[in-house]
Amino acid sequence: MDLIATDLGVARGGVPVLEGVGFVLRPGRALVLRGPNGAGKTTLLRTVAGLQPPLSGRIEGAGERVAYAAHSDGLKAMLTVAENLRFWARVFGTSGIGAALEGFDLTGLSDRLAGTLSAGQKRRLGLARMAVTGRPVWVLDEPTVSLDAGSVTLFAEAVRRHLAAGGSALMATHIDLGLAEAAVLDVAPFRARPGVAAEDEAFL
Ligand SMILES: Nc1ncnc2c1ncn2[C@@H]1O[C@H](COP(=O)(O)OP(=O)(O)OP(=O)(O)O)[C@@H](O)[C@H]1O
Repeated sequence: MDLIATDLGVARGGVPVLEGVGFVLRPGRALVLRGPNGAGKTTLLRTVAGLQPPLSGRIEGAGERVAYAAHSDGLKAMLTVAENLRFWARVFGTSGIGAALEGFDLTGLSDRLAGTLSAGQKRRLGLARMAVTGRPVWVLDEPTVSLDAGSVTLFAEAVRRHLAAGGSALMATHIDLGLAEAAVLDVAPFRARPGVAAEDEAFL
């Protein structure tokens, strides 16, 4: 099933940020949002993830199919790495955390309290959570923040495995993940372009 955004408008704090956004994300494909700070990438991702309603337009193929990872990792500090993953597996009705631990190089840290992890290790755990959700559409906001080069490679490999298994990924990132198969959507706030009528804008 495709994830389809049609003529989408999104707002933050009651202020319109983007409009006329359209894309089709097919199974097995990744789409990277690019754009300057404040362009509206996070707002667009939050809308696709269902955390806020669109101002206008339509999103199809999202809802329960989406697993969302934002800036804050949302980890439980007083649970171990393995307990965190088991918790999320239960929430999403899946089982088996071994592949997620291994895929993000967390096996050696599985008994550590999440609250004692370094920033990059926490980020790896937050991303490993995506792998236990069993959901086909990963929506990721700046997934590589705090990650070292080796961890960025692990992450790119995890995304590649997810795509190969028929999943898809929509993500905002400022760095090149080396995912040749990813398409890029340039995001520009319409307010930043005075003189151009909003209805003439195309964001694809
Ligand atoms: N809670 C908020 N209340 C009001 N305005 C907000 C809020 N959060 C963000 N904004 C504004 O909404 C606009 C879009 O922000 P958004 O976070 O979507 O941009 P972004 O493209 O993800 O930026 P970055 O690359 O810096 O993460 C910006 O002008 C920002 O200042």
